[in-house]
Amino acid sequence: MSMSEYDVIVVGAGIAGLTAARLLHGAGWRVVVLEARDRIGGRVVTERAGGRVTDLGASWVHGIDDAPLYDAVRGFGMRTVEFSVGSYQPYSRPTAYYDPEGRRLSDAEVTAFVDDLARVDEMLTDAIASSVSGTSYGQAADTVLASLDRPVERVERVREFLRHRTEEQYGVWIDDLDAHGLDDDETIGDEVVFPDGYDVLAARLAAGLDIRLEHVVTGVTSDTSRVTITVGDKEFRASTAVVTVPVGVLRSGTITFTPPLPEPVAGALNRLAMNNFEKIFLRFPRKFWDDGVYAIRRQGEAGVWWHSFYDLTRLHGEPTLLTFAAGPCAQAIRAWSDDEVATSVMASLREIYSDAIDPESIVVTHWHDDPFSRGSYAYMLPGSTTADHDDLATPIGGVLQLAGEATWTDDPATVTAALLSGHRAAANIAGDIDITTLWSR
Ligand SMILES: Cc1cc2nc3c(=O)[nH]c(=O)nc-3n(C[C@H](O)[C@H](O)[C@H](O)COP(=O)(O)OP(=O)(O)OC[C@H]3O[C@@H](n4cnc5c(N)ncnc54)[C@H](O)[C@@H]3O)c2cc1C
Repeated sequence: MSMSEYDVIVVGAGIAGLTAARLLHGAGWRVVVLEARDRIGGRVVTERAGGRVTDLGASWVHGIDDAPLYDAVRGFGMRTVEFSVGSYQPYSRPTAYYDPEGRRLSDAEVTAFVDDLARVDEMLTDAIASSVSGTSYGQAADTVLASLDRPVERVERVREFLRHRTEEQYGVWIDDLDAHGLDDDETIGDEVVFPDGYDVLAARLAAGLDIRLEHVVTGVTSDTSRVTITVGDKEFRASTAVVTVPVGVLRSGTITFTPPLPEPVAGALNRLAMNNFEKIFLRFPRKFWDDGVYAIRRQGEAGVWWHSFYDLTRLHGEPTLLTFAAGPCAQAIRAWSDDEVATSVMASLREIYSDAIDPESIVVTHWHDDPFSRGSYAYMLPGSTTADHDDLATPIGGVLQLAGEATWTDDPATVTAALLSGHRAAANIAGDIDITTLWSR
C-alpha cells in the first residue's frame, strides 16, 4: 500500500471542495483534493457537445446581490445573462400562464392569481412557524388553503402552484418535504445564468491545485491527531480532512467512516435525503411559443408533470426550452429513452401550442443514477429542522469535518451554500481567512 502525507485532504472537487482547497492552498497549506470522477466541478458541469453550451447541473446565481458568489463570478471575469425566474417566484416576472384548458390568462387573471399566492405565502409563513415537528409542507399548505376565502377553482390553482414550486425548488413531492424546507427560497436581486457555462467557476477555483481525478474514496479513518483516507490500494494521510461528498453518497454507505460519524452529524444526516430533479433541454429549428416571456407555466391536470418551460433562446440565440422532471415525475421517467421523454413533453406543449414542432435535439440529465451524487441536492425530510444543515458540518474530533451544499443552513441546495461551506471549513482549519482571496490573488 502506497502512502502520502499532507496538511489537508479535501474529498470532492465540487464548489465546496475547490473553495476550501483554494483558500487553504493560498494560505500556504499542503493540500490534496481527491475526486472520484474524471472531471472537476461536481454538480456544476457544462456539456459542450457540438459547440452547444449546456449546464447540466446548476444554471442560476439566485440573486446578484448574493455575495460572495456573484463577487466571485465577477472577480473571475465570467460573462452572465440576466434570467430572473430560477427561483420560481410568481411576482413581477415575464411569465405566460396557461389555464387548464390551454388558454393564456389575461393580465387581470394573472394579477388575481399572483395576489392569491401572495396572501397564501403570508399565511403559510405563520402556519409553518407555529407547526409541530414532523409537519410536511403539504400539510401546512392544506391547512392554509382550507381557510382561504376564495372560489374553489382559485384555491386549486394555488394548491397546484405550491406543489410545483416544491418540485422545482426541492425536487420532491410536497408531502415529503418538511414544512420548513422552503424557508430560505427568496432571491436577492436579479438572477443570472452563464452563456459560457457555469463550469468556468470550477475551472478558475481549481487553477494551481493538486487534484487527483478518478480517486474514489472508500474509507475515512480518524483519531485525535490525524486522518487516513483510503482510495483503492493507496492511503493518504493528513492532520485534517474536509469531506464534501453529497448527502446521497454519505447515506449510501460507500464510504466507511472509522469511527462512525458521531452525533449530531449522524442524526442530521438521517433527516436529510437526496431529491429527484432532472433537467430536460429541447432545441428547436424555430420558435413556436410566446415572445417576450422568460417562462411558460401550465395550470391544471395536464401540467402535473410538465408545468414549467423556460425560454433559453436569449442565451445563445438558438430556440431552446428547458423543463424539469421533479419528484414523482423524475422517478417515473428514469427508465425512459430520450425519445419517450420528448414525446411526453411535446404532448403537453401541444395542448397550449397546437402548431408546436418536434425538437431537433434533446438532453436529459440523470443525476439520480449518478453514483457520485445520487440525486441533485438534499432536502429536509419531515421531522428535520433547519439546524440539521449546520449540524452536519460540526467538526469531528478536531481533525475531520463535512462541507457541501447540504451543510449550509441559510440557502442550502445552491452553489452559494457550497462556496460558503467551503470557506467555513477552511476557516475552521486556518483561522480567519478572507474569502475574497479566492478570486483576488
Ligand atoms: C440539476 C441541478 C440543478 C441545479 N440548479 C442550481 C442552480 O440553478 N443554482 C444553484 O445555486 N444551485 C443549483 N444546483 C445545486 C448546486 O449545483 C449544488 O448545490 C452545488 O454544486 C454542490 O456543490 P458541492 O461542492 O456541495 O457538491 P458536489 O458538486 O456534488 O461536489 C462533491 C464532489 O465529491 C465527489 N465525490 C463523490 N463521491 C466521492 C468519493 N467516494 N470519493 C471522492 N470524491 C467523491 C463528486 O464527484 C463531486 O465532484 C443544482 C444542482 C443540480 C444537480
